[in-house]
Parts: sequence; structure tokens; C-alpha cells
Amino acid sequence: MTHTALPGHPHIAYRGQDLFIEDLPVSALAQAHGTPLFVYSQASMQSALAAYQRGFAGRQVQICYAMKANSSLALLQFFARQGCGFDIVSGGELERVLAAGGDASKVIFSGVGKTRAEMQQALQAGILCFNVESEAELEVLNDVAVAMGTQAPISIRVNPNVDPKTHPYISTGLKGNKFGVAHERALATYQRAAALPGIRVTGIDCHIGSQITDATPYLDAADRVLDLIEAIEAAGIAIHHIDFGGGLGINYNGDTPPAADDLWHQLLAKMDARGFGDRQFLIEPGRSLVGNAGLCVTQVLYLKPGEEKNFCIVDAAMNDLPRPAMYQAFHGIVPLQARAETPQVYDVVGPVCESGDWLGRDRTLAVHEGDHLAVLSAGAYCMSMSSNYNTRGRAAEVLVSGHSAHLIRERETAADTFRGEKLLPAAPL
Ligand SMILES: Cc1ncc(COP(=O)(O)O)c(C=O)c1O
Ligand SMILES: N[C@@H](CCCC[NH3+])C(=O)O
Repeated sequence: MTHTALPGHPHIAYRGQDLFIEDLPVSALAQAHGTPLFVYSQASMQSALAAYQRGFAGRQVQICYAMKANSSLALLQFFARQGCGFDIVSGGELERVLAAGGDASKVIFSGVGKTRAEMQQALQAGILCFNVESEAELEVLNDVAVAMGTQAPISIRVNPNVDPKTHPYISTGLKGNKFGVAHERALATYQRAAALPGIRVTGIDCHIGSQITDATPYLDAADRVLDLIEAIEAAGIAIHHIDFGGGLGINYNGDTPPAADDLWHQLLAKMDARGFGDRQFLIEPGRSLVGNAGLCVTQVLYLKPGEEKNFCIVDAAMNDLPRPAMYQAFHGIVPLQARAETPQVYDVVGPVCESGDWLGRDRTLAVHEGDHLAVLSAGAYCMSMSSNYNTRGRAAEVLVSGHSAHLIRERETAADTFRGEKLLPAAPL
């Protein structure tokens, strides 16, 4: 039987006419669990993580999975068992980490809008580091820590003003972005931090954006961060760890990002050359650990020929997979069982009442009503960005390892989507 691997998707391949994830035909999973269904390959996540581990071999590193990419408990549990920490951006994410058995002392807390309550929660849990994103946040964190009789370990997230050359919505390291402290203000902010009784400076942090497919912006940002460390340490403030954020891209549509180990060999060579190679490193990868480990399986409901376009209407929609609607993002779409027929060109769209509810445009497919399709590269920023729009329950999720499949999230019912809502009292308001 011929095996045809899907480019960029280790462990997802056609065996003959059938799409397999690891050693399971995806159609059997659709049969067993219904659609829409997210399916993840554990081996893919393992190999993505191994590439980072190879890149850092012999170095001191803590990999903090950026769980916003996919925060399903079982995935968090998988990464925790591999020794990963987590990059969180809310108190809710911290609760998830703890519910999954993650170690709070390996958690770093990013985000421009941390509330006092979230700061207290994270201090109580004993997280590794707050990545502080403004001078105002620094003062509030100091107040909260002093009131609790403790010190908050911090890095300042520095905005290096480097263009990551990605979609403007996911670029974070440019002057016009809301993230981080401007490079020019960073030294003064560190000096203020060092003088505050509730703050303990431990590191420096930089994250320039997401879906970055070129090493150059990382190398440029590294130079700017290393310049700053020299200035900060010359001012008598020790920087114990260097956090380089996440952002490494994946192959959605022929993209060719550097492999994680190659990228880190290049970056560490720069660190070595400038005398920083023996520091403790933190990184915050999200998409590159889970993105190409996941599929969203959907069933074709109707084929609708149109005057200008043919529509392939499927049961997954923008509420399940918002990236195409939000960023005009491309996700590959392939049939679970290839048909030897003349294909046609379709827009693959969902049932949601928005013209923006499309998953793929102008796709060449040989499909019949009732067939199943897989939307590729759906492991990152799909389930975690899903919603209940149109009172659609969230999809189920399955994790596959070899011949085994484990249901890690049940499909939400309509009633699940309005739990917690209250009807009006009997008397008019
Ligand atoms: C602060 C921070 N760290 C890490 C990440 C993870 O990024 P990615 O999923 O692109 O690796 C993000 C998202 O861009 C982020 O905002
Ligand atoms: N949600 C974005 C990535 C955001 C990165 C978070 N800072 C995407 O789907 O590509």
C-alpha cells in the first residue's frame, strides 16, 4: 500500500486512499465520535518538542508551552509530563495548568492587562516569573506583593521594535504594538524595578510575534536584547534568565519556517559569541508544538452549485475554526477518503450566518454529500479560539497515540452553551 505523507504534518498520511493519523484511519474516529471533531497526534507533539530539546542540548532551558495555542487539559498534562512549564496570560489559564497537574514553579505570566486578583493568585501559587509589560503594571505588582508580604519575581518584556514579517494582527514586537516596554525605556524601568521592595528582578523577556517563518527577526531581536542586558548589568542589576518568547511558524501552505533546532543553534551561536551562552533560557513556543499535530474533521452536508461559485457546505464553521474568518488564514483541506473522480472547485463554508464563515476558498476537491474532510494544521489557535456563536456547541477532541485514541473532550450540547444564564423573574422588571 502506498504511504503519502502530508507536507509539514508528521504522522498524518494517506495509506492507499485513506487518511491516517498515526496508526488510525481518521474516518473510524469520525464514525465513533461524530463531527466536527478535533484529532491530535501525540507523536507529532513529541517530535515538535524534541526539536526544541535538541536545539538546547547541553544548555539550561525551561520550555514554557504557550498554552493559549491549545489549552485542552490533556494536552497540558502531556506537556507537563514532558517537563514543560507554561506561558499563561490569565488567571483562568493558571487554573487550567493546576487542574492538569502542571507545576506552578515553571509558569510564567505574560499579558498587558493582568488584574490585581490575577497577580495575587499567581503569587499565591508561586509562579516562576511575571513578564511585566508596562511601568504602570510594575507599580501595581509591587503594591500587591508588598501587601502579601512577598516579592514578585519579574522580567520586563522588552519591545525591540523588530518587524517579524507576519500578519499585522499577530505581530507584537513593533513600536505601534501594545506589548512590552519600549527598548528605550527598558533600562529606566529595570532601575525602578530594582528599587521596589515588592519586586525581585530575575530576567528579561522578548516576544516579537507569531507565525514567524524567518530566523532574521529573531537574530535582530536577540542583538537588541543582549545590548540591553549589558546596559542593565552595567547598572548593577543581575539578569539571571533570558526569555526569548515563542512565535516560530509552521507550514500551513508551503511555508518554510526554520526547524526549531536550527533556529536555536543559530540563536545560541550568537549568545555564545557575545558571552551569554551559559545563561538560563526560557522559551514560550505555542503553535510550533501543536499546530501541525491537529486536524479538524468535518462532514459535507450539502454541495451547492452557484452562478459564480460552487459551495461545499460542511458541519464545521467559523465558531470552531476562526482563523480563516479572522486573518484570512489558509488551512489545507483534504478528504478522508480520496475519490478517483474529476474534482471541482469549491468554497468550503460552514453553517454560520455570516459570509465570513468560510474555511477554505477555491479548493479543488472530489467530494460527495456525506463525505468527510480534514482541515489541516488545526492544532493551534482553533479549539482555543472557538466560540458558541449561533448556539453551536464546541466540538469534541480526541488524542491519538499509535493505535489508541482517547476522547479528551466531549462534544458540548446546546444546553451546555447556555448553562449559567438566568431567565427573568415572574414579575416584569
Ligand atoms: C507572550 C507570548 N508568548 C508566546 C506566544 C506564543 O506564540 P506562538 O504560538 O506563535 O509560538 C505568544 C503568542 O504570540 C505570546 O503573545
Ligand atoms: N491567534 C493567532 C495567534 C496569536 C498569537 C498570540 N499572541 C493565530 O491564530 O494565528
